[in-house]
Amino acid sequence: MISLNKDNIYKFCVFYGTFIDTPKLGQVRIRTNTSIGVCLEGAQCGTIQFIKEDSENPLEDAKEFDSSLTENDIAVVDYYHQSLNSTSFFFPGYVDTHIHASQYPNAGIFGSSTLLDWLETYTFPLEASLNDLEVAGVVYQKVVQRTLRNGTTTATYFTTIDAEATKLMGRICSAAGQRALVGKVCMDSCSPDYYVESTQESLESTEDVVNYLQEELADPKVLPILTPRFAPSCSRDLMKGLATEARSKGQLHIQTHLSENVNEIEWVSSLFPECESYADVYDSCGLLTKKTVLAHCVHLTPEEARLVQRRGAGVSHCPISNSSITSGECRVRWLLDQGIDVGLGTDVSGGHACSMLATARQALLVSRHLAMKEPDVERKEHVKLSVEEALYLATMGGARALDMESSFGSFEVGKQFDTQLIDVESEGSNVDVFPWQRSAFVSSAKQSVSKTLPPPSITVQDVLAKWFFNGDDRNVMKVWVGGKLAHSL
Ligand SMILES: Nc1nc2[nH]cnc2c(=O)[nH]1
Ligand SMILES: [Zn+2]
Repeated sequence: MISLNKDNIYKFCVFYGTFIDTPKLGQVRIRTNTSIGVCLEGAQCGTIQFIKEDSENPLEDAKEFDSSLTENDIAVVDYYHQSLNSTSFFFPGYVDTHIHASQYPNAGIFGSSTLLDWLETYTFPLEASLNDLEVAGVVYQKVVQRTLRNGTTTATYFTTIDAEATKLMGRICSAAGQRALVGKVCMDSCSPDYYVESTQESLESTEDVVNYLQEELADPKVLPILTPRFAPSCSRDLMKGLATEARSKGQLHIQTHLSENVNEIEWVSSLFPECESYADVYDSCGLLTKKTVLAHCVHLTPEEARLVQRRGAGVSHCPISNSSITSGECRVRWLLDQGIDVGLGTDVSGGHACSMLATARQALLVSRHLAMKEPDVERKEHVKLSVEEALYLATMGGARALDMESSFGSFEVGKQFDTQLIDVESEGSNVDVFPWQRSAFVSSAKQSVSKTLPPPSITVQDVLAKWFFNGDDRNVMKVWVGGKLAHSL
């Protein structure tokens, strides 16, 4: 599939095959026999330079794009000829907008708890134990590998309150080649004695981690994100201090939880009686910005939704978590209709799966549950998310929620090549595609000569839907982040 020169060093790579992406909500774009050229050196390293549809010769496309390139400079990754006979395609890498790397050992362990007792019983003891760097290293390595093999090219991580373990997480993401926002958790209030910091410790260790990631690790793929855990864990001084830190560094990303569970919301209103709402607690501290991503937002009031929209903050919808710890059903269509950017989060280990495909499936199903409860017949249809929309949320929606849509989320010139190669019929695949169904996927040229096959009876969108509902990591053949291979089956 890959043509190699003798030293295996290239200036440029051309990827050739079928490219599918969801650049807009509800739109699926399918580009067959297409070549995408990616620069592999210098300031443009990892960036898509050209996209040529109806390409016949990807090598020639690259030479035409830059006549100074010789054949030895150019790698060709050719899945066009394979895709003629199978259902393989390039798809943008997933953007997981909310995952607690430190909680991965608890994935699946939540019993019948709900948020507040779940935190006390399962979560805080585990997170506290990751101040042992050896333990943290084992857990963080595993979660990065697991998310990569599930096709996640960008992940927005919570770690723990421990600064050194958080730096280690930054190094692990960098070495694995995953794009990541890495956040040291901040908590100075209402927390167990064994897992709490003073306001000053929290601010200082946050600054220490930010400086380390920006100046020492200095990997443009691994960024800091300021992480006040949620309002009950944070004093006003801490939240205000973090907002100041974010602004002083040219507006860093910020992540937190908002309006996940009804008992949590009541608790917040008793802790901050001077605020109009839970969202107002964050806003009054300066934490709601275009670079803020708010996990859950299940029970937002209309006023809170308007505030989130006005500030341009993004929402991370975490449907597996919301169902597992019975937090509620996030009204995603309602948020989208108001112009709020929504992405998806696995929220491990409130959510039990590292898989964004599984998370997208659950987002679709939760929307159907909301539809079943919707009395207005027209709105009933409207609140349902389609396969294409759920895939959008898992890719472009996440990029937009992070205010990073100019860098990734779809295939466009100027964006990073953050990509999965999906083979619906990989060895051991859980998706059974029958021969007449496969014929829907091959190019029209190939179809016209395949006289022995019955006429295609399903569309490419149908094949996508089969993969969406039945696929898993066995279909993720390869993952590239910024044009660099980060996972291969
Ligand atoms: N789902 C979830 N919600 C939270 N709210 C505060 N901390 C957490 C957490 O770790 N997970
Ligand atoms: Zn969370």
